[in-house]
Amino acid sequence: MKMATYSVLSGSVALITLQNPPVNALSEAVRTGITDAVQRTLKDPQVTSVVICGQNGRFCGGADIREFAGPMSGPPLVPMIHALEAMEKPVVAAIEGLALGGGLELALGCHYRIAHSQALLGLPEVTLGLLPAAGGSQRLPRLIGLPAALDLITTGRHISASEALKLGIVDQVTDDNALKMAVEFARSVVGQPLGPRRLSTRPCHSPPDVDSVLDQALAQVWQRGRGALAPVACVGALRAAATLPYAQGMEKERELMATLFNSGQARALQYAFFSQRVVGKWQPSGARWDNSTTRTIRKAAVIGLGTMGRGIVVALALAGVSVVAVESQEKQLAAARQMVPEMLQRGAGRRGLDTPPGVISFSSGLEDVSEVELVIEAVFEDMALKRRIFSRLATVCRPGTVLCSNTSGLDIDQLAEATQNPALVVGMHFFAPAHVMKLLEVVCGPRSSPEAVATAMVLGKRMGKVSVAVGNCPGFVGNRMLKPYMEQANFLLEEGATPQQVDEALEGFGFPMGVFRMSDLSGLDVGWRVRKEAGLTEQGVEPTRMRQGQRYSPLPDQMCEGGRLGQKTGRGWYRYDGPGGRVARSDPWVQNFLETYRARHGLVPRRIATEEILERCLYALTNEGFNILQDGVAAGPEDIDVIYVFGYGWPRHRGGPMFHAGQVGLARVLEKLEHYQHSHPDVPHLKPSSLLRRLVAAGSPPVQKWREFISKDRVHSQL
Ligand SMILES: CC/C=C\C/C=C/C(=O)SCCNC(=O)CCNC(=O)[C@H](O)C(C)(C)COP(=O)(O)OP(=O)(O)OC[C@H]1O[C@@H](n2cnc3c(N)ncnc32)[C@H](O)[C@@H]1OP(=O)(O)O
Repeated sequence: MKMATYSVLSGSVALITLQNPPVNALSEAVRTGITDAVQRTLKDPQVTSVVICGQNGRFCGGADIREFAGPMSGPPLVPMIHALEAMEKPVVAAIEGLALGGGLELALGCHYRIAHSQALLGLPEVTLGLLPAAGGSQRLPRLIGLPAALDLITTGRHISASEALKLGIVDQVTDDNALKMAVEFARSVVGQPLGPRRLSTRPCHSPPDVDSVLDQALAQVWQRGRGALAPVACVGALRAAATLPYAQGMEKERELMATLFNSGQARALQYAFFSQRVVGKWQPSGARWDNSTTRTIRKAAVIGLGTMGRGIVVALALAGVSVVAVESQEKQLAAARQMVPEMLQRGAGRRGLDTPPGVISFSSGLEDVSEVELVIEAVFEDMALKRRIFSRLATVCRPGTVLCSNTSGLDIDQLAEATQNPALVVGMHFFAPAHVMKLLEVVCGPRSSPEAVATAMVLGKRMGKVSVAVGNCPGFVGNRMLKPYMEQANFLLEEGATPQQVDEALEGFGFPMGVFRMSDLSGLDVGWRVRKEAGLTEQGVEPTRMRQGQRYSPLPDQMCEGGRLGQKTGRGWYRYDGPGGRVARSDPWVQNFLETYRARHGLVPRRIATEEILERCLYALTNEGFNILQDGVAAGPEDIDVIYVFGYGWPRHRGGPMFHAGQVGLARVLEKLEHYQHSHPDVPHLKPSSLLRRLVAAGSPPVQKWREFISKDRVHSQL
């Protein structure tokens, strides 16, 4: 039952308990319960103080985000919190577990706050495209000062109880029972003046250079936010707190919230929040998050200690897994021996740990992995080499060892064939740097067992990753969609665009880096190797700009042939100060190279508008997403969107490519794809996906309904 209960302890302390599992969100019923309880408290002369707590050791996770999708009903938060603050009996918040968003705002309306040492506090509204609009943007700076409030509100970060104590957000922290302590505390403060405890009546202590502090904060959120509106509005609300009386500040808070609340960005960010939870409930090919048995992994091995392998070793060790790190090349092994402990120490430091929890041993031979429970192979993208390793592992490892490959796109089933027990083989596709990036694609081969999939998913979560289960196909989800996106970018160069122009369009959309800057960073040879393996770089068989009857751009291959591999060689689509340089400058050589190329192929350059760059790159990518959904390689649009937000820099405030298509309008995306396909009939990726056509024909249902549509569609097509 969702509500807030009222009881009286020992005749004098009123206890209001929020009850809305799992996080006691402030739903309509809970707000109604609190409002009623406040009235009862006011009326009961025996009650001399009040304690507010949450059921099951969790104070409150904030406003009920699910209610944001519908019309607002029930008692609003602002007057409810005001009524608590205005009470003439001391009100104490007993903060156990978490006090986030509206939950912390509720606590700030209380006169005192007692927290358990393990509690997390924060105002994460900005991450949902909102601001703390239940008075939080006005009360917090009055409590802890403007600079600290700017930090907490514009980042939305969660802080520990001890940090909250240092900042002055909570009055006491305990390792014992916070509720019991809050009740004792409430009794002890009866009769003390409450005026100074009402944050709304306090002045906001701002630094003397308040304008420059606010302007600096604004510049920072612009730079960090890549077009996100909420952080800017948060600074606006804090400017109001610092410069206006409380009542006017509240009015500004309300106005800013109204603008944000109905923005596409808030909808996108709330969709992103729920998408992350949806993908946590994966259920591909018989495996299910809630009923698959998993193996607890205590000891694992990583084979291959290049950049990816080293990152994976560190991620495992930080998750408390002991690792055997194997590398056959002496030089690479020596480099890993030196680099891994340093990376580990830094990672442990970031997590506030003195020593990393997992133990690492290095080896040059596969025989040392015989005792591990799981292996992650992270060698070169070379199928023959990987198959040799898998076949060897199958004989070296004890029966039942889960065998994973960190391939970014090769066929998991072919690897599984090289072992005696294909059911134990899954893909674990990490993103570079593997100990930092949050995304993990867990690739389920047609023969992977539910247990092996579940083990990889749970291990990913333990490593702090957002694990997304995907099907087995070339490139899986992320890289399969990246191909048409990059292809369009290359075609645009052929037609007259410059790398800077394409990158600026994509960065203006919100990507941290455009496609060419990104390519320079990761190395042009990565894709070159894949194209070579696929036989695409061979010349002479077909016209230079055609492969297998389809348009092909050899531009990136020619760059690689000329030794321009990106940042590592100091030259790529841009030039850098030297090998390893990071500052990209436009390079006249590239301009000249493109002009010569166009002249050689009789291509007349034209001015290409930003709109066309974005539409061709983004809709080609999204179109492939529809094909992926149709093929069942991703379970739903949420999976694709989570992959793009966490692994490919898609701006979170735009939800993800599939959500974005829904916001643009599926009919418009279809129309644009048809238009571009008409002008480029030899580009297969511009041919609209038949799923997109069917969705449009069905009236373009909202993205949340696509899963259901696809499964009905699938049943229908099987009849
Ligand atoms: C006029 C005034 C208006 C507004 C002011 C106030 C605005 C707000 O308060 S906005 C909300 C601010 N709060 C948050 O952003 C917290 C969001 N939640 C989380 O970060 C996490 O869920 C958690 C840290 C609270 C708990 O994490 P964890 O233990 O890992 O659990 P899950 O994330 O899997 O969540 C479990 C379950 O709860 C649902 N849920 C969580 N928070 C909310 C919420 N605030 N409202 C509604 N539902 C929430 C979450 O979706 C999961 O549901 P399912 O099990 O169905 O997937």
